[in-house]
Amino acid sequence: MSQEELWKQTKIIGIIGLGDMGMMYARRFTEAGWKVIGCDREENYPKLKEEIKDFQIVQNGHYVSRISDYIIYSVEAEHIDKIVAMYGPSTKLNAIVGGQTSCKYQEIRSFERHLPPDVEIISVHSLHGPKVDTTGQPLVIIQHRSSDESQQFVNLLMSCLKSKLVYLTCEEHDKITADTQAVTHAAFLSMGVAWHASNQYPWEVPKWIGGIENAKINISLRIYSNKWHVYAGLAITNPSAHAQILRYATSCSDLFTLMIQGKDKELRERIYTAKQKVFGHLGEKHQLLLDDNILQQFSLSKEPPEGKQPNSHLSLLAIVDSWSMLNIVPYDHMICSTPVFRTFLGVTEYLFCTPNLLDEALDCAITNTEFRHDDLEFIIAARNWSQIVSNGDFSGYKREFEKTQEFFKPMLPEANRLGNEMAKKILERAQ
Ligand SMILES: NC(=O)C1=CN([C@@H]2O[C@H](COP(=O)(O)OP(=O)(O)OC[C@H]3O[C@@H](n4cnc5c(N)ncnc54)[C@H](OP(=O)(O)O)[C@@H]3O)[C@@H](O)[C@H]2O)C=CC1
Ligand SMILES: O=C(O)C(=O)Cc1ccc(O)cc1
Repeated sequence: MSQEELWKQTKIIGIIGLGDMGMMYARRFTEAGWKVIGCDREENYPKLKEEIKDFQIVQNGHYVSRISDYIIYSVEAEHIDKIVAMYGPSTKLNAIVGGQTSCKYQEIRSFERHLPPDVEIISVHSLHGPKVDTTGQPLVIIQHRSSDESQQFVNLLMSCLKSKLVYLTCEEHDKITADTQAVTHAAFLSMGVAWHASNQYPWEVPKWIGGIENAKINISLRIYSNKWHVYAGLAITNPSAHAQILRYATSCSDLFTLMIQGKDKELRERIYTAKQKVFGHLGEKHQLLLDDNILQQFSLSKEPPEGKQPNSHLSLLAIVDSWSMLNIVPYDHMICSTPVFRTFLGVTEYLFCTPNLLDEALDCAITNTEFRHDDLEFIIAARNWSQIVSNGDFSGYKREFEKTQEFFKPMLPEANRLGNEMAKKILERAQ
């Protein structure tokens, strides 16, 4: 019997938290022939027991912990400490424990604090949502406290997802994902709030028609179609994210100030310096992640595009400015890229590296006042998200997120569908 078959017969995989991600893992492991046992909150037990027939459901995390050889906590980041404190002491002797929360600082601290010393720690993080095809997507593995044999076991278990395994420390993971996730979400969340604040559905307004606008709209709505706690948790619990989101908000207001002061020369110098730092290393043969064809295909607008209008693209100028200020080269972060991040980098690269586009945006930023109101709302939103995150304000995050989510509700399913198709195309390019 092979090692794999032996492990499949003798090891039990436990999942605590059968929400979107936990359920996806439980199903995939079961389909691959592993024995899985799972639970959600105790009040959900009768319903889950009734619904789930392909793997075992138990009342709570104590029952999962005491018989499982590898336990994955797939719960809200905000509550991880409380939940590990509750079930951690019940962990089977010499078992391995990991988590799926999007920031590892808090999660690993909770494991260290509440797990018995014999228990090993190997954590995971799938860098995509629950409805995305796992094939080829990055899956971070953090071997924090374990033997190499346990690591081999986790590798084998995870191999059924066909993701791209990336091995990082907890600190490396959080530093990179602060950029690829937290700042990226702050930008798209701010776009949504700005459209809401000026009461416009962007796909209905001629000035938002055009390729780059399609990508911005689809991604922003895709984020608003998810659960608020996913984004709140990964930004608020990650200390690196606070400084990076603040830098982004500051870049937005610095650049806008140069625009309204008419400081053309300073604005161009600052942006071209940032361009050199972020994109300067790309050779002639570099193929852009996005092109006109991809960008035009994915529109929520029912009207055919009638030529694009120039836009200051403040949200994209500001991300390159903040990457430059923080000495971040985003291509180095591709190892931890999510579909949303790849799209953000894709549209930014398109703006900065397509001949003439950047100059058109800068001309518009200085001379055209049509976008000033939108840009102002965008800056207010970016600052507000930064403040909410720095204050660790989960309830403020929920309130702001759900207000804008409600505004976009009718269009979320269609935007999600288009966003998924677009993400698939971009992943093919990135690979
Ligand atoms: N969704 C995504 O795109 C991704 C999410 N993640 C991370 O994975 C984790 C799970 O996310 P996701 O599945 O989307 O979120 P969900 O809200 O869908 O799932 C979390 C589940 O945990 C349950 N839960 C809460 N407390 C307990 C408890 N004491 N015992 C057992 N179960 C409990 C929740 O129940 P209830 O709802 O009743 O509170 C819920 O069903 C989060 O930390 C998230 O940040 C990582 C990658 C991608
Ligand atoms: O692609 C994104 O950024 C998403 O929105 C999905 C997501 C959310 C949380 C994660 O920890 C990983 C992926």
